[in-house]
This record gives sequence, C-alpha cells and structure tokens, in this order.
Amino acid sequence: MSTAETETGPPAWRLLLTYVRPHRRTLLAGALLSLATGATGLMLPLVARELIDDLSHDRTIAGALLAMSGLVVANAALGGLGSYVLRRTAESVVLGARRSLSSYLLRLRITAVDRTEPGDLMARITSDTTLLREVTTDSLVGLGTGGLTLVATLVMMGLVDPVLLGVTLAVVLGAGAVLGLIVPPINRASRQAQDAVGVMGAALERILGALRTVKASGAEPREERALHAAAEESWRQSVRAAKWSAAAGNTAGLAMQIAFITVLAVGGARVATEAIDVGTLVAFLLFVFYLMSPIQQVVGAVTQYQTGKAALARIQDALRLPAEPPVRPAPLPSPGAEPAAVAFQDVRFRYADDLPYIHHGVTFDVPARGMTAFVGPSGAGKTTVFSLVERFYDPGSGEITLDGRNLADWELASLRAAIGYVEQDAPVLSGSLRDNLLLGNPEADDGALAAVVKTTRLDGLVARLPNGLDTLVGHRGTRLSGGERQRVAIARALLRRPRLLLLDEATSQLDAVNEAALRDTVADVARTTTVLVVAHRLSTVTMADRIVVMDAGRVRAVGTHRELVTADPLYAELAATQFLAAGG
Ligand SMILES: Nc1ncnc2c1ncn2[C@@H]1O[C@H](COP(=O)(O)OP(=O)(O)OP(=O)(O)O)[C@@H](O)[C@H]1O
Repeated sequence: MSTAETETGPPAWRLLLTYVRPHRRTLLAGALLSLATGATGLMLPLVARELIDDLSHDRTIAGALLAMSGLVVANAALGGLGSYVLRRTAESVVLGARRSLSSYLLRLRITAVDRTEPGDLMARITSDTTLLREVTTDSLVGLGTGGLTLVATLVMMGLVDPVLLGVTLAVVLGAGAVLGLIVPPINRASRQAQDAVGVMGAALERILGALRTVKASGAEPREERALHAAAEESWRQSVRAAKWSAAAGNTAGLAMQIAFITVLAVGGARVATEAIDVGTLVAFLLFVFYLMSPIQQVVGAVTQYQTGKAALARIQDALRLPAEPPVRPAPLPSPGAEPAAVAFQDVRFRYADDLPYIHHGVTFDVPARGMTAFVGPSGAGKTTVFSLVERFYDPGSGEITLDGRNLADWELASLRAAIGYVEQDAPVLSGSLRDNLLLGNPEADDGALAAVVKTTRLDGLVARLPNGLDTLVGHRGTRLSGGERQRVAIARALLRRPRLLLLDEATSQLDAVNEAALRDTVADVARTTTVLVVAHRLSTVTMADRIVVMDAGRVRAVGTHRELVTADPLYAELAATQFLAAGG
C-alpha cells in the first residue's frame, strides 16, 4: 500500500472519533478531572495575591496558607486521578482499534491479501494502533483541556491587567505563527517512519516464513541488510519527527520565557508609574507561569496528532482494502447430508485487471456424489477452479453453481460450510495437532476425531507423539513431515463432513502405503460426497468416475481414463508419463 492512498477518503480525525466515541463518557470524566486540576492551579495565584496583601496589611496569613495547601493537595490528587482515567481510556481506544482492525483483516478478500504484505498488515494492528494511545490522551484531551485552561488563564490575566495580557498575547501569537510552519513536516516524517516499520514487518515475515530456505541459500547477509535498512529508515524518519517536535516544544518554551521577561519589564514599569501594585504584577507573573502548562499541552497535542494522523492514515488504508461482508458462522452439514453438484458455465477469470486471463471460458458439469479428477499441465488453471468454488475470487463472466444455485446467491458462510478444502501445500497452523484438526469443526466429538485420525492413518503418529493429539506441531507444522501435514489437512477437511470435498493433491509427499490407504479413504468418501481432485498421480486418476482435462485455461476433454487415453492426445501423453512430468 502506498503513501499516496492516504490522500483520499475521510479525514483521519473522523476515524479517531469512531474509535473514541464508545469511550466518550470516561474521556469526558478524565477531561473534567484535568480541567479541575487546571482550575485548582489557576486559583493559586489569586490566593498568593491575597497572601501578599495580608502580609502588607499586617493581617494573619494562616487562612491564605491553609487555602494554598488545600489547593496544592487537591491539584495533585485530581491530577493523578485524571491522568489514570485518561490513560485507561486511551488504552481502551487502542483495544477498540485493534479489535475492529483485526476483525476486518480476517475478512479481507483474498484479492486484497494477494496485493499486500502480511508483515505490513501486522504492523498496522500492533504498532500503528499503539500510537492512538498518545493521540487520544495528548491530542484530544490535551487540545480540549489545554485549550480551555488556556482561555481561562487568559481571561483571568485580562481581569488582572489587560495591558500585560496584550503584551503576553503578542508574544504567544508570534510563537503560534512559527509553530504553523514547524508542524506539517512532523506528519510527513511520522508517516514515513511508520511505513518503514511496516516494511520491516514485511521483511521479517518473509524471512521467518522461509528461514530454512534463507539459510540454505546463504542469504542471511542480504536479508539482514534489507531488515537493517528498513529499521534505519524508521529511525531516520523518527529522528526527523523528533527534531521538529523538539523545535515545536522549544518554540513554545522560548515564547513563554520571552513573555515572562517582557511582562516583567512592562509590568515593572507599570508598578513604577503606580498603574498597578506589586501584588498584581506577582499574580500576573504567576499566571504567565501557569500559562506554560496549557500552552505546552496544546503544542504537544498538535505535534502528537501529526504522528497519530500518520498512524490513522495507515489504519485507514488497511480498512479500505476490499473485504467480505461480516458473516454469522453457518452450521456444518448434518451427517448424511446430500452431496453437492457443481457446474461451471463459460467461466472467464483473471486474478487482477492488469493480469492475463487464466480461464478462457471453462465449462464442466459435476453431478452430486462420485469423484472427478482435474488433470492438465502445470499452470492450466486447475487450482484456480477450486479458488473460484470457494469464492476466494469471483469470475469475470460466466456462471458457477453449487446445487444449481449461482455461488453469488449463496451466503458465503453457508457455501463454505458445505465444502472441505485441502490445499496443495497442506497448511498446518501452529498449536496442537488437536487444534489443527478441530479448526474446521470445533464441535466434533472425540469419537469423530478418533475415526478421522484412523482413516487418514494419523493414528500411528498420534500414538508416537509424547502428548498425543495435544502435541504442539510448531510454526506452520514444522515438527511434522510433509506427508503428515498432508494427512492432517485431509483429516481436518473430512471432520467437517463436507458435501463437497476439494482435494488439491500434493505432487509428492505420501509414501506408497499411505498413498494407497488415502486413496481408499477418498474413494470411500466419494460414495457419499462429491469429491473434486486436482490430480497429479495416475493412480488417483484411474479410480475417478470422470476426468476433466484442462489446458491453458480451457477444458479440452471430459471422460473416463479408458475413454480419454484413446480420445485425447494430451491426456494420453500425461498418462504415459504418469502425470509426473507435466504435473511437476
Ligand atoms: N493469486 C494469484 N495471483 C495471480 N496469478 C495467479 C495466482 N494464483 C495462480 N496464478 C496464476 O494462474 C495460473 C494458473 O494457476 P493454477 O494454480 O490454477 O494452475 P494449476 O493448473 O493448478 O497448476 P499446478 O498443476 O502447477 O498446481 C498460473 O499461471 C499462476 O501463475
């Protein structure tokens, strides 16, 4: 996702408000506590003036001292409570953003996933959302409470001495103009720093996902350089943002010092001409001192918002990726449910508008029950057939039906609930063997689990493992062999009691004994379920009820093994080479 994508769409603050809205009451409570803290601070100069007045008129100062002590204690207590409430709210905002973003990412369409780096998406959930914490407390509350305190302080100053207020305002407004120039680069640098964190996440994911290959290829130094480059870019941009933030903070600090000195000089002259008394000057100077905090707060809010805005823009980019509608989980087929029929009618499909067509009018008809094998050279578009049946993608034209009903008319969850899908590279997720098997049907009871473990010949493995089904299989199932992963994937799909089983056969991985056993299992399943197999083995194909021969995105022949060997030269050639040469 490029930085340019942030230029469109609603402003970042609107997204921030969406996350903040559920917490508006606690945020308001925190803001009120902050204001109360500010108010107790504001009252101090007035009491100080009383104290000086009492001293100069030989009155007792006990009352004033007591009031000052009370105000100091109240200031500390309210301040502490306020900052806790605000921090807690900010964490809740982060939680809300993480929840909604992670739910959204789970619903991403596969087309969107094809175009993005998982590592970068991960950074958006982990790192970018974290930045919302400061935006909520520092920016929203800072701007609100700091702004109000600022106005209240200025009003008090105006009441004490309008002339000195004019002097103060002149200095403050001058500083404001300078700040207007300093702030925009903070946003740019922050966005680039966060983008670099995303690049780093993507590079990390790429390396850790294939660490064995990286090591075997001796690619560590190059990959290390790529990682370091991304980390350094983030550092460089963060330092740039820090430089501008520091300049902004110090401009505010400098403005206050100048205001202090100017007020001292002008106020001193006014005391000399008896326009005001010393107590008024001291009170005004204290107000200038108290002005420091809200001004710093407002400046901090504005600079902090630039970082938050950059993070919000990255979150917004992720939320603009195409996603599937939210689904209610659909019930799995009940035992003995009717098998499904599948048909493709003149389907044309390409993975993206700028890519060539993969299917150029694919047509076939698979009746309910039985086994249909898809064969053809590598890249013919066989796996793509399965992706379309699962509605990972939608066809450009033509019609795909399940039970005679267009896939687009199915509720996505019900459609997928009817299907068991075994991918070619048989993904296994980290966690236990049991977690992996139950992934598609968490309700399955121990009996069903044991039965499926037996039919997929995983029982020997389970008996050997130290913790049986509860043994952890490692990241992507690295603690299992390729053949075991394949069998786990098949068991997982079978446990769903699918009405349609899509089996993308692995090109190798199963030994002869297990292969024969699984063939029997699949043949068994095909008696009660519709089974589609992308076949790479002649042994699978010969037992199929029908074979669909695909080549370059078209169906060139349909028939049984016996028919096709004589009727279709490509099939005859594939069969002669046992599918291995072409199926690769
Ligand atoms: N997500 C994707 N984005 C873009 N192109 C893709 C994508 N997936 C597959 N392709 C392309 O689509 C074509 C068909 O792929 P497909 O996986 O359907 O072939 P296949 O017949 O199953 O091949 P094999 O027998 O090697 O598994 C290939 O040329 C591939 O490069």
